[in-house]
Amino acid sequence: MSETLQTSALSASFSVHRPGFSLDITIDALPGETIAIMGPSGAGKTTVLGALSGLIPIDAGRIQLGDRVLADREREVHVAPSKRRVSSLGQEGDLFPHMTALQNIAFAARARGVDRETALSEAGQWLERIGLTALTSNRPSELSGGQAKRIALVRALAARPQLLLVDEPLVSLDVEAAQDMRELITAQLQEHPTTTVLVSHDARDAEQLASRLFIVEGGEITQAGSVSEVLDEPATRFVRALARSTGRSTDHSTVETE
Ligand SMILES: Nc1ncnc2c1ncn2[C@@H]1O[C@H](COP(=O)(O)OP(=O)(O)OP(=O)(O)O)[C@@H](O)[C@H]1O
Repeated sequence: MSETLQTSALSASFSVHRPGFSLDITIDALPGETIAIMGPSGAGKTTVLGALSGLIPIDAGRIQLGDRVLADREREVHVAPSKRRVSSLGQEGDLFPHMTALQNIAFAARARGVDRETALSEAGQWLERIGLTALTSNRPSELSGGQAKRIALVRALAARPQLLLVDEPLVSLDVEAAQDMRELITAQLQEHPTTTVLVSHDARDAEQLASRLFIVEGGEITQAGSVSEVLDEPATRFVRALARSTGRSTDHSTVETE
């Protein structure tokens, strides 16, 4: 099922205002690139994903995916979430509880407009590719957390989105299952290049999955660059802590007082 690159560049510069909170950011991704967004709790990461998916309207600015304008406040453009060709992979996986694993994946393929038989056959191939054919008829309640996340990932890709949004995909997985999932995401995105925006609290996700890292603090980008540039030259306290969590020494940039 290898196919030509159908994914698109992302270019987004927008604001969202709420009482007591303002988000004002500019991010971009090349076609097929994975960028990571990290920041402290409440910084605005989920709000960024909501604006890209269309669930949260923007108050100013513009979001463009390839040659399509998804949102432009000045021109009053707001493309509905279902029309954006944006797929989301959330913390819970969000599989439909009443559908089997196969039906869940086929549903996403159907949303592209293919017929039922083609969708079911594609879904079977996806399950084979991730080694979960034995779970074809299982409903989400009959899957482990890790299995459900693997199926949710291929379901998101089966829609062949032009943009994939991934929110904390590894939360609640043990260390080994998290590493398996990172490897699966890497392999699937290599085979099906898809522009991806990843939000995570774990710097290992950015290091292993993304090429660039955007740090959001208090609704603003405080640092951006290649993942290693950002982690090697932390500009804020938050990024210093993040760099330390990856085993980097950040002593040279702080004055130690005892
Ligand atoms: N539906 C909402 N209504 C009002 N305020 C909200 C809503 N959702 C989030 N907020 C506020 O907007 C700000 C940004 O929240 P957001 O969820 O984007 O942060 P986050 O970086 O994703 O945080 P976390 O890492 O804890 O998930 C926070 O101050 C939050 O309290």
